[in-house]
Amino acid sequence: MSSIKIECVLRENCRCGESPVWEEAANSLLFVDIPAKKVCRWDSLSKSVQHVTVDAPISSVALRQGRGYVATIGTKFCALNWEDQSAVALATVDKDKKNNRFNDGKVDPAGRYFAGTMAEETAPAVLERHQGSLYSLFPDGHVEKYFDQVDISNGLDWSLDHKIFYYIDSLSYSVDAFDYDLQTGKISNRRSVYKLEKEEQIPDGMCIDTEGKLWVACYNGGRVIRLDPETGKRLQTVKLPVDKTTSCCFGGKDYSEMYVTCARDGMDPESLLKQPEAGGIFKITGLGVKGIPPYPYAG
Ligand SMILES: O=C(O)[C@H](O)[C@@H](O)[C@H](O)[C@H](O)CO
Ligand SMILES: [Zn+2]
Repeated sequence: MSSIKIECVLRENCRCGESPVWEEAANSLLFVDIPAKKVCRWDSLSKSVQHVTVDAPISSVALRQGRGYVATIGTKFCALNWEDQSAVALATVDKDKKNNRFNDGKVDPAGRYFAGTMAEETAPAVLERHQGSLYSLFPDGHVEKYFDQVDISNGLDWSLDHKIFYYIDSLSYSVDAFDYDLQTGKISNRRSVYKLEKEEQIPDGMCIDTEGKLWVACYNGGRVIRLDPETGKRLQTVKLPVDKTTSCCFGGKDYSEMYVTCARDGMDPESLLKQPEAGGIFKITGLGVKGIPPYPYAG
């Protein structure tokens, strides 16, 4: 057994940290603080952090082939230029839903940027239901819509053979799978591969490891869990010293470290005293399993 170590590497006090993405070329971790309208880049070597502030909630960030980044800001897919701190809209969704915003997003193995929407929350997990949809931005700049009726569009990733798309609508308390056609970007045959147990609370962000197992951050559950999507069994639970764990990704040397984001919003003063690292960035080492590099948006 490897020995697991959990460390808060950055006390960022994020209101809602999300969308951790490892940028290998810069030895850095990208992540967002959604309500703070902020995207951050933490340099793992110098331990310094840079921020870019945008004009609406920023819910995910991803690498872009060639230059810069892409991000979901408000209801827009945007190109993000770090140097001049500009965000340029590439496409807008949910134009008829003024209270909606994007939530989690990730790029597929063919370079399409997938992201879903949700109604804005009045408190964590309190919102008008069934308002969200799942979309993707293709490399040619057009947007496709997959389905609607989503509560809180969250974790997403693809199987190692690219034939399955995994997806979480948080308030379904389920991790779902679809057949995936990488050529066309089409999904079909939705089914559940894991139902969360009560103490695991709300499934949020997700990533896959090199063994094809899924890691899911459990909001209010203070943990990440490792699931076998083939058997539907939970293989491992790793608890963190904060309750509102929101998302996870692999990074660091050979993608052998796991980075976990979390939130402060919705915590009372007493819990904040008990969990002073809430809103920080956590690094987990010694898991004995690795992840895969993130795919860049190909447009
Ligand atoms: O980060 C997200 O995915 C949402 O934007 C958050 O608000 C919380 O995670 C959600 O409330 C818990 O389900
Ligand atoms: Zn999330």
